[in-house]
Amino acid sequence: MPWRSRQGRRSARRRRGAAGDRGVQLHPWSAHLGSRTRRVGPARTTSWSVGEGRRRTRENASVPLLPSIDEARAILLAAVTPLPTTDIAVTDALDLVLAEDVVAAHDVPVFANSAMDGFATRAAAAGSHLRVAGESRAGAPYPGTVAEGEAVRISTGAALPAGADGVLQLELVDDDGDAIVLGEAVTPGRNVRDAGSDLTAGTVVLRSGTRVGPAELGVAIGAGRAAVRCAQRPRVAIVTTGDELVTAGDALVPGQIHDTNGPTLAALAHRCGAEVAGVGHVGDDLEATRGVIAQALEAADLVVLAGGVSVGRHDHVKPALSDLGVRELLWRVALRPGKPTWMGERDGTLVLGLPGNPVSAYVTFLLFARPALAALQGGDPTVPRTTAALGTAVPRHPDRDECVRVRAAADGTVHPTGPQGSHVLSSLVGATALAIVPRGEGELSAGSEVVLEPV
Ligand SMILES: Nc1nc2c(c(=O)[nH]1)N[C@H]1C(S)=C(S)[C@@H](COP(=O)(O)OP(=O)(O)OC[C@H]3O[C@@H](n4cnc5c(N)ncnc54)[C@H](O)[C@@H]3O)O[C@H]1N2
Ligand code: MOO
Repeated sequence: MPWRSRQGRRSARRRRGAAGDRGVQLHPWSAHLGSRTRRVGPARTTSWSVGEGRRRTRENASVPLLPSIDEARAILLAAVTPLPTTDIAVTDALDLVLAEDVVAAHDVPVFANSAMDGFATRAAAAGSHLRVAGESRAGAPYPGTVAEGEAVRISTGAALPAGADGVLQLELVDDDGDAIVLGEAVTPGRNVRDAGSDLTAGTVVLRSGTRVGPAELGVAIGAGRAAVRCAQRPRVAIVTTGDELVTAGDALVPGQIHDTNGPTLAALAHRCGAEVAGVGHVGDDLEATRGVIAQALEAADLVVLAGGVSVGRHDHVKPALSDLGVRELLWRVALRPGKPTWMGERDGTLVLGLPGNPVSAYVTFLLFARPALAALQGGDPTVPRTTAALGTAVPRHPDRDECVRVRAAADGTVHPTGPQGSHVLSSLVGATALAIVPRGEGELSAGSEVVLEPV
């Protein structure tokens, strides 16, 4: 496996202290089970309340209440140790989170300049005849002072010459080369971009905690920066599991499918500002699974495993993690798709065992890996959620909150994109959000307000 070790980064993290040093409690989900376990009555089909929802069982068994999406997320986030910060070239900082305020070193624009190609003059009435005294070009300012009765040819972005009050654009000027006639009045400030009208020297232009997007990158450079202090880029190792998986483009023999989770999860990790340390695959074999996870743990700050976390005979991920000393934070969430999600931690490295169904893996990455990656970078893990009215009635799951792939219509209502099976990846295409449909009986009627998780 071509994964580089992140030994240096790990020791840097250890110097800063592990989760325990920050007084953070790791929460093995099993610790919650005592108080959250209900004994189900003797009848073969029994319904009982779980928070707002209901759960049915045909078993006379003790059934644990599973954590909700938000509870599971909180348990994971409590285990996050933010990565060390470092100075990074602004041009390499895309999608990283600032660990300092960026203060403008100077005004932007640095000098008053023209918003138009035209002529710079002192304030003058329409019809004024002016002598063209010279030119101010972008990068080559006019060296003199504009006197009464004079104009200076000027380019967009060129410095407003001393003595000039404003600019009249070419289209409004009668120009014979050496002299001009103004078609309209030049009033003070006309077509002038003042110094400091974008950024003012000495003011904070980007706050610590801001994610660097293309605009922030440009603003930091404009403010005079070549480097900014950010948390290190988190490294994510992705491992897909399953004998049935083959690489994109390979011919399929009966029983095989293409590995869509590996590349899809890698793309999601990139979008979260992570460096993908590697995308690996392992068959349904305990020893091999242990081996590849051991390498992934050395290479990454977050290990994302996909598949093999359910209860089948060939699901080796949980035993392998246990053998490797990865501490379980929780297994299973009251969520559809994504119920068998597993979370753990070892020496500050987070591990997510995502269910193998492609939509389950995608949805649980968004719900859990995305905020964890933000928190690793010292950023706000809160994903801005909005609400919308359902445009169509949606069936509810009795005991799991469901993330329904929806598309927003022009009137703002949201509609399921198509079939919602956890294998139907095509229903994510064109989805504008995940609508969180709370568990319950029957269906959630059209017009009901739902919370939207961005995709
Ligand atoms: N008896 C039970 N069976 C299952 C339960 C359960 O509670 N009891 N839960 C179901 C749910 S819900 C889910 S979700 C899946 C999760 O199972 P695993 O995480 O163990 O995933 P696999 O069995 O390995 O795969 C499930 C499904 O996804 C396909 N897959 C796996 N990896 C990939 C990949 N990289 N690219 C594309 N497709 C992939 C795989 O072929 C299976 O079809 O368990 C249910 N079963
Ligand atoms: O939870 Mo599974 O992800 O419903 O298909």
